[in-house]
Amino acid sequence: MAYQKKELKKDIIITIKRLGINGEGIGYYKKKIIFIPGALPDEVVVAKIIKTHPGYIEGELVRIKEKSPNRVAFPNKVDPEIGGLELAHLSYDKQLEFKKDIVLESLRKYHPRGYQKYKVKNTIPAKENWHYRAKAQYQLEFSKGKTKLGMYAPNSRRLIDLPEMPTQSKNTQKTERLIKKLIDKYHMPVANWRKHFDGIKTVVVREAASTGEMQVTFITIGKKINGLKKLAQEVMKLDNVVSVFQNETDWNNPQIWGNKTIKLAGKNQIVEHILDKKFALSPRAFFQLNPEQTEILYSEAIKLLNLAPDQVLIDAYSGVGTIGLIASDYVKQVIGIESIPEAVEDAMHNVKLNHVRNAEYLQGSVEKILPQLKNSGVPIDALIVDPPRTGLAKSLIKTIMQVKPESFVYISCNPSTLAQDLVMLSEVYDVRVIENVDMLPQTARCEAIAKLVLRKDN
Ligand SMILES: C[S@@+](CC[C@H](N)C(=O)[O-])C[C@H]1O[C@@H](n2cnc3c(N)ncnc32)[C@H](O)[C@@H]1O
Repeated sequence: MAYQKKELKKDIIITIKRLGINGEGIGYYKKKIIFIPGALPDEVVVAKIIKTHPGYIEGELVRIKEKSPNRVAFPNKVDPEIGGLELAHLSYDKQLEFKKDIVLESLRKYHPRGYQKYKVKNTIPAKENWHYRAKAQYQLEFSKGKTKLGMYAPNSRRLIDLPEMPTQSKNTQKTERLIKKLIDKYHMPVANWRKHFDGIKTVVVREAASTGEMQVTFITIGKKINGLKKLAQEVMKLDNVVSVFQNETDWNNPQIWGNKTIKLAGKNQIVEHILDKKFALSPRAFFQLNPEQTEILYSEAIKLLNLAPDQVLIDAYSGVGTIGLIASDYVKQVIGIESIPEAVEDAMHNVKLNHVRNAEYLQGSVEKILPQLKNSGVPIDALIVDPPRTGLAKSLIKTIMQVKPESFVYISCNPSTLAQDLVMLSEVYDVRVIENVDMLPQTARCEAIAKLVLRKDN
């Protein structure tokens, strides 16, 4: 049923039943599901209809009539519309429950074989709930005589300037603000998508928490940006900045990062320590945002793999080689597979940095390389997959089901794709346990580790 225009404007009263996958409150209006960001279960709220879709309604919270006892104060000095704080108004113990429930909900939705028997554990809490993010990736805008450096409001082109960001590490946040001042001081060209001006589009600051080293990357539209080298020299004078890069992109690229990265000043990489290993990181290489929780995530995953000294371990989606290098102490050989060439270079550098003798890293897609390894007779005894949010390709799942590695662990940052992938995998594997680690407090993001064991009938 199409809603009348006046119905879009009028206030409606909704009782919130539960939280959705993105942390929004969910209720019902005239039997149709309505999503209301900022509302909590058991609250009665006044909301407005923003947009109607065939299967659901988007609502906006106007006022809370009956408040949940689990509601906590949203951090002040921050625009409530900012992304990355979707659960900041919910008490931390309830955030942890939510993250477990999201996994259970995804399992119920896609119902892989035997899912009722999976042991889904309570979410392991983060030691620090605030100021944990080791990388800030802020967008830059210059309009009406003012520079803004921050994040876009979700699904919008409204850039929110971020003088404060309570989940961001204090050093990365401070460095972003100092860089903003330098951009103003040197009248740097700022990219403008409305007028298609070339210039700086994004400022990325990444910190290695253990060494304090910081790497700054200016993502630019266009190659020649007047004054960028001079700016890089000034940025190098900021506390702890040891490496400055430019990454080049163009207006046609929908991704934040472009393919070309050029060093402007300082070191090629910064070095982070996780457990007893060191990891050199170049700008484009993936690295977990919360270094303290990363130690827990990797320790738990390696424990669940239950490795043996005669095994060959495949570290699929290996990034800079983190999990495989930490696990290399427990197996005969590690083979990592990763698509981004710079990350593979970092991984090979990290092999040497850690004096590891039994690990190698291959560049390419897991979908292509795993079957090649299988066909060339490499014994795939143990497998860890840590894919992006999209999960595993069907062709890869088929290969895994043919190879049947004895030890198999799946790390997932998206419970929905995890549950979908388990539908196929559960034809061959039972899921013994799913552990959740809270990597990103105050957000709705979950990180789950599933341990799979070969079914007896295989
Ligand atoms: C979630 S990250 C995990 C990285 C690493 N395991 C870690 O913990 O730091 C996923 C990684 O997979 C890589 N990747 C994405 N799709 C891929 C594919 N089809 N084949 C190989 N690597 C891929 C990304 O570049 C990224 O480094």
